[in-house]
This record gives sequence, C-alpha cells and structure tokens, in this order.
Amino acid sequence: MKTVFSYIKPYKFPIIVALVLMLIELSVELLQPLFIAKIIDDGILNEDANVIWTWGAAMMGMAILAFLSGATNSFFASHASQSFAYDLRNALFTQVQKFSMETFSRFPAAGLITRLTSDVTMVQNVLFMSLRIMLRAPLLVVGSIVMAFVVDPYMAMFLVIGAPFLAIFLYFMVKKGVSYFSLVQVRLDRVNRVIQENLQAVRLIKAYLRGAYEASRFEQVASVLRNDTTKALRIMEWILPVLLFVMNMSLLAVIAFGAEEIRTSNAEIGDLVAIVNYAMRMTGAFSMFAFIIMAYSRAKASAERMEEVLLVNEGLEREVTTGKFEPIKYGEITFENVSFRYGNKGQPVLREISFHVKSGQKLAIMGATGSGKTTLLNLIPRFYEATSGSVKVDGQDVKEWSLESLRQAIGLVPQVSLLFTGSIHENLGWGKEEATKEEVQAAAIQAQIHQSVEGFAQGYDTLVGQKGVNLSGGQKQRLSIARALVRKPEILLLDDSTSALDVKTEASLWEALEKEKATMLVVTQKIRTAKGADAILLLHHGKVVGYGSHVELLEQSQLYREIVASQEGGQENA
Ligand SMILES: Nc1ncnc2c1ncn2[C@@H]1O[C@H](COP(=O)(O)OP(=O)(O)OP(=O)(O)O)[C@@H](O)[C@H]1O
Repeated sequence: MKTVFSYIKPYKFPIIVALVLMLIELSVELLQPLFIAKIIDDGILNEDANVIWTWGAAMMGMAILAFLSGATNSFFASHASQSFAYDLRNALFTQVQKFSMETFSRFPAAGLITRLTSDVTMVQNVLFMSLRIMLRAPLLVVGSIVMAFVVDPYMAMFLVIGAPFLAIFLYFMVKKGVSYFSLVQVRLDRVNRVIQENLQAVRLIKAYLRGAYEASRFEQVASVLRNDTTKALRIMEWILPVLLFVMNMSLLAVIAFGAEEIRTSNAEIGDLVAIVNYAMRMTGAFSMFAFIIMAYSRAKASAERMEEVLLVNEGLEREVTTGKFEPIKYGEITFENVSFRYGNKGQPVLREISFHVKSGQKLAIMGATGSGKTTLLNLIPRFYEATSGSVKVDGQDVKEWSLESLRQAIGLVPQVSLLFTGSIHENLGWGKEEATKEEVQAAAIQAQIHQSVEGFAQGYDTLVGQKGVNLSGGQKQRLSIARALVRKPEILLLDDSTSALDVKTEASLWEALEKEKATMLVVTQKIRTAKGADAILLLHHGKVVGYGSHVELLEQSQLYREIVASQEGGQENA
C-alpha cells in the first residue's frame, strides 16, 4: 500500500482542506443533539419560547454551515482523488514501458490492463469516499461516544460495551475481504483476457464456426467471476447485521438504564434523548462501515496488485552504460560465439553463433520454423541479452551502447505487422519524430506502397484500422517496412516481412532496397530472396549449419540443397 499511497503526497493541500471541511460538517452533526437537549430541557419543559427560537436559529445557522462545508469538501475531494488516480495511472504506464521482454511474459497483457483501469479506479474511489464519507463514519462513532460521555457518562457506558467485540470482528473481516477481493481481481483479469483474445481473433472464430464455443468459454470465466464476487460479498454481508445487532442491544440497554436514571432523578429527559440520538447516529455510521470495509478491502487488494507492477526492479530494461547518446555510424554487426536461452532453465535456443556482416551488406537468415531466427534478431536491439558470447555493433558490445543509441540506429520490421490507430501518415512517421511529408512519401515509394496509398480517397490521411480502411496483409507489411525506412536506420532487421507480397512487388521492393545504405538482416523462407543477399546464414536447431553465398551453400550444405529443391524443383542445382 505504501508505494501506491505515496502518490497522494502532492495533493496534501486539497486533502487537508477536504478533511477540515469534513470535520466542520461532522462537528455540526455532533452538536445538533446537544442543541436538541437544550431546546427540550430549557425550552419545551420550561416553556421558554426565547430559548427555543435562539437555539433553533443556531441550529439553522449550523445546518447552512454544514451544507456549505459539504459542497466545498466534494470539490476538493474529487480534485485530489482524480489527480491521484491520473498520476498513479501514468506511473504504472511509464513503469510498464520500462519492462524487459522477460518481465512482459510474467505479466499477461489482460492483467496489466485491469491494473491500469479497474484497480486504479478502485483505489481512486476509496480515496474520494475517504475524503467525503469514509472518515466520517469512524469519526462519527468516536465523536458520538465522546459526546455521549460528556452528556452522561453512566448511560454512555452502555454504548461502548460491545466495542471490543466489534473491533476484533471487523479486523478479521478486513483480512478476509482483502484475500477474497484479490481473487476477484484475478478473475477479472481472466475475463479481460478472454475478451481480448476473442476480439483479436474475430475472423478466425467466424471461419471456424467457434462462436458458440467462445461464448461458452466466456460464460465459464464470467461465471467464475460472478461466483467469487458473490462469495466475497457474502462474507461482507455479515458485517452489517452483526453491527446493527450489537448497536441495537446497546441502545436497549441505554433506554432501560436511562429510564431508571430519570425515575431516580439522576438524569434529565433531554440527556436521554441526546444519548439515544448519538446512539442512532452511531448506528447510521456503523451501517456505512459495512460498505466502507468492503470498499477498503477491494482497494487494498487493488493497491497490492498495482504495487507488484510499481515495485518491479530487476525486470526493467537497464542502461548498463552511462546511457550517453552516441550515434552508431556504420551498422556493422558481429556475433561472437553467441548462445542464448529464454529464462534460466531450458535448452539453449541459439548455440555458439558466430558471423560478421559488414556495413551496408545484406545477410539472409534461413532455417526451419523454430530454429531461432527471430531470437537471433532480438539480440541486436537488446530485447534479450546473450547468455554467453558477444553481440557487437560497430565493434562494440550492444551492452556498451546506450539503449537509445542502439535502438535509434535500428529499423525493425516484425513478423506480424502492427499498425496503430491513426492516419497512414501518422503510422509511417511514428518511428521518427517530426518526419516530414517528403520523408514519409520517399519511404513509402521505396517500400512499394505509395501507389496504393495514393489510390485511397484520403491518401496519406486515410485512417487505419476499425474506423478507416482495412488493409490487406501485403499492404500492412509494406507500410511496416516504410515505417522502418523513414527512420533512415543504419541497421534494418526484416523478420519474414515480405511473406505476403506477390513475386513482382517483392522483386521491385528488393530492387528499391538495393539503394539502402543500411546493413540488412533479412529472415526469409524464400530462396529467391536469399539469393539476392551478400551471404546466407542457415540455422538448424539454433546452430549455424551453413554460411556463404547461394552458390557456396549449394556446394556445402545438403540441407540448403533440400530447401532449394523443395522450392525450385531442383532447377537451381543445374
Ligand atoms: N519468449 C519466449 N520464451 C520462451 N521460448 C521462446 C520464446 N520465444 C521463442 N521461444 C522458443 O525459441 C525457439 C526459437 O524461436 P524463434 O521465434 O526464434 O524461431 P524462428 O526460427 O524465428 O521461428 P519462425 O520461423 O516460426 O518464426 C522456439 O523453440 C520457441 O519455442
């Protein structure tokens, strides 16, 4: 809770103002029974109209004061709680940006979404309620007890007799509530995950006629959420009846013993009325308690989940160097005996890989699916670090370049094209701040997508995605390549990024990319593409099993010959 609540600090002022206003409202509430007692004892019983009018007017004045305090309190409470939630959400988001790829695999996307939305809202609501009503309840209870003792200590004693029992009972309820509500949030994560997966795979679900199956999968997780939430609420439902029972018993004791006190003239009727009034206010406050404890337990569970994210320390991307920006000039890439495995356990995915790509050269990487091609590319921008050996750019280990220098020099085109909500221009300029119209268009021409974009009614202003044009796989791939080219990178990493292009378009693309000065690492399954590279690296189960030009590999590698034969019917061997 500590880390989450440290975000409250900047809002000390509005919080203090809100609390002071709430105290004014509360004091008025606590003074009212005293005034009523005064009116009854000195006004009604003594038949003194003056007392009735004077104290009545005072009560009216206080009520107006309470009203104004309440309204202003609301203003400060919402300002503080909304700003706190805004900061907290931003802090969480910023922290998530720093996550290493390994940490991302520990926090599934749906869980992070729930933390950034529902969990933040939960804590925000509790802060608002604390400033508005939550603290009122405990203060009203304590205040009522104090005031009751001021009026008549003997009668007041009966009000507090059940207090120790209630304190123990509430302590256990909060403890139970937190663990139950933590589980509810985990269930909510699962519901979000199913929704997310479902929406991403709409086309697939329709094609496989899996709508009904998906609906039942959703129903399953939704019913677990319902059941666990009901369980948690059921526990909480015990609070109110127990509180009311104890309070009603105390009230009965006050009336029984109070009546005796009045009969023996040890107390006045007004005193009994005032204490009964305090007891009623306490009962009202206790009713609020049930609700408060539930909200508090939920917020505590949410705060703990957010803290899991905020306190991630080891799994963040770290600058191993001083982090000073130095531009990478040549884009030369060297792998020296590089081995890599995901996590601490398991088999190495890459084994003792060594190769060198000179500045401006093109290396094609081939190999069966799962042979480690994407993993190899991932080591260059330091998404993961080599388990042993060294990955070098311009002769310097990637760990010694600042992350900014390294990534500034790289244009990455991932296997699956991802575009953001926005126009085509925005998407292409996304990788380079303030990219000009000319730069964007030049990259689009090079990536062979300019003509298609010009063909859209809105050209480069066309919106991508749900609100705009839905693009074909090949168009998305080319936009993705253009986005990387806009950056004018020293190193271009293309991860099977032309798989959806037709032969002619792909040929034009490679021709256009010939003029690129960048060093290129091209993962491909196509011999046709590999042939155009300066060298081909053949991977098999994470090992280099062939390296050289097309002609050299035809001589050296049986595996390569088999791939060629499978694609070109053995023509190339001739
Ligand atoms: N994040 C990850 N955590 C654990 N293992 C992974 C991870 N990503 C990939 N792997 C494993 O590493 C191996 C190599 O995967 P990689 O994606 O590099 O292969 P690839 O050659 O690019 O395959 P493809 O051609 O199908 O894309 C596979 O066995 C895969 O299961």
